[in-house]
Amino acid sequence: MPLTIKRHKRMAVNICLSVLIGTFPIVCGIVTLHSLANRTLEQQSESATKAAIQQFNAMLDSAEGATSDTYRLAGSPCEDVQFLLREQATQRLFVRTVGVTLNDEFYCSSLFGKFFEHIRPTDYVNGQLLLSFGNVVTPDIPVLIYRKSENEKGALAVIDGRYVKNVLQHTGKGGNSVLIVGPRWMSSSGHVFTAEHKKFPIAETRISSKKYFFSVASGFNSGEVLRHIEKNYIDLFGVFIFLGLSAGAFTYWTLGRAIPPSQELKRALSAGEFIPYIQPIVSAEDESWIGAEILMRWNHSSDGLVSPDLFIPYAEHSGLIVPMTQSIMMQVAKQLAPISQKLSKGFHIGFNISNHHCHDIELIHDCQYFLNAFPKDSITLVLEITEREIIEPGATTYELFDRLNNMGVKIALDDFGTGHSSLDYLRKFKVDYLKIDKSFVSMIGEDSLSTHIIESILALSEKINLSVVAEGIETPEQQKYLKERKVKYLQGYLYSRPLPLDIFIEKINQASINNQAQAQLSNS
Ligand SMILES: Nc1nc2c(ncn2[C@@H]2O[C@H](COP(=O)(O)O[C@H]3[C@@H](O)[C@H](n4cnc5c(=O)[nH]c(N)nc54)O[C@@H]3COP(=O)(O)O)[C@@H](O)[C@H]2O)c(=O)[nH]1
Repeated sequence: MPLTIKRHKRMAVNICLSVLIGTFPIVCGIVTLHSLANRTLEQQSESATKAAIQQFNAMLDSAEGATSDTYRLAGSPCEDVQFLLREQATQRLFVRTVGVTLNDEFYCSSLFGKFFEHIRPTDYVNGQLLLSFGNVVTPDIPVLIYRKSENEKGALAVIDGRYVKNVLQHTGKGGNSVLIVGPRWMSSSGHVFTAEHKKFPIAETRISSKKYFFSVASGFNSGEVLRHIEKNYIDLFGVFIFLGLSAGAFTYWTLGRAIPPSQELKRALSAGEFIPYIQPIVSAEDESWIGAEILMRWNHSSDGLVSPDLFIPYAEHSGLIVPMTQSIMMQVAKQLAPISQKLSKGFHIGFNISNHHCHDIELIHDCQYFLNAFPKDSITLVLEITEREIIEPGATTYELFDRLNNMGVKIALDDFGTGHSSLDYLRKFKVDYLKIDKSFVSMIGEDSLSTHIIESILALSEKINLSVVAEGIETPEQQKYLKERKVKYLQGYLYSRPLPLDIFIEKINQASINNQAQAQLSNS
């Protein structure tokens, strides 16, 4: 339904909504893939840590075995135990050197035989494990030393750091793992550091061995989540993009589809968007407000105030004009009844009634409801029938107009002279007023044909004793012309534009206050 010029605004709203809805699956996709990638990396990091712990435990089991078998030999001369130490170093997996200590003096090694080095048990975590930067044999290659002692006797088993490095490299699964022994830690590059190991930024898992005094930490560097998504879920991401684009396009298409006019009118009716405006009709004598015409407006939720020319034809076509008019009549009754005593006696309130309504006996009840809302005889209800739609009168129509007449409801023939059926109407129904169409009034002084038509309407109305209302008066010249020809009732922008009901009521209240003040002044 072509409503107003606010199409650009609506299109912008449609685009924004479509983009918003289209973005939703993409954002959901990113969040889902992000948490999926995080979860996978966490699992990888956990399994890498567990695998490393298992392997380090196995290495230290081997070292533990070597020291258990040899520490009792401590105190015996080196020549006597050297062979046994070598046997252990050769047979035990991962163990490179085995040695014995007495009173913390390392005096015999499988590699050198007689040897001398002082041992500080406090260097060992819990007196058991030391991650060393290197030793005499390989000063550049870190070693992991296991120590076993009982009283003054002790044994040491040295594990080559290259085994440790290997484990860290192979269990890492694309991430990083480190071995932490007390205050030192070894990276997968095989270097030993003394500073505290910083947490991995992504998916860090840190587990301590239940058998020995070390822990392993694994995790990933920053950016790994995105790299993981790019590597593993790029197809899935494509699916989310596709869903987003489809949702956006579908939304745009759905919003852009024209809603059937009747559906839109029904929605507006139940939302109470049809509201009455009111245009005063003045007496030619003193220009006082002796009546008013009710004009419907659509207070559209997004388009603002819509002119009736844009929706009345659809409303008439769909038959919805009847409930719409009923709604307007109820609103006017509700708002004007409380101030009826401030209106001039018998104030005329005119409603435009369409063809549909003239075939519906319901109109009687609508008018009765309206009249009942006001004190008896305080107002005059006028139904304006337009020539735009031709009324084909049937039995119901005649009965309807008879009953309306008996109820005191007046009939005005609107847009008189513009259609072909005006005279026909005059013959068939009891008409009370003729309304000269504004198209003739606007031509006063400019077009001789229009003024001839006005003269003819006035002559006719005089003959058949009908009151005339001239509408569309905009200039003092038009007013003067009509007053000179004894037109009794005048309507047009010259007096007032159609007003919202509350403004009209405000003006009536103000006029009533002014009148009272005037009366008091003249009494005093
Ligand atoms: N069936 C129904 N029809 C209705 C209802 N409410 C309005 N209408 C019809 O819609 C047409 C347009 O109405 P609107 O835009 O409200 O225009 C009215 C006046 O605003 C306008 N007018 C009044 N004075 C002047 C003026 O000095 N100059 C000027 N250019 N226009 C003026 O005229 C319209 C009143 O026309 P009419 O009803 O013929 O007296 C219009 O055809 C309405 O009838 C409704 O509730 N039901």
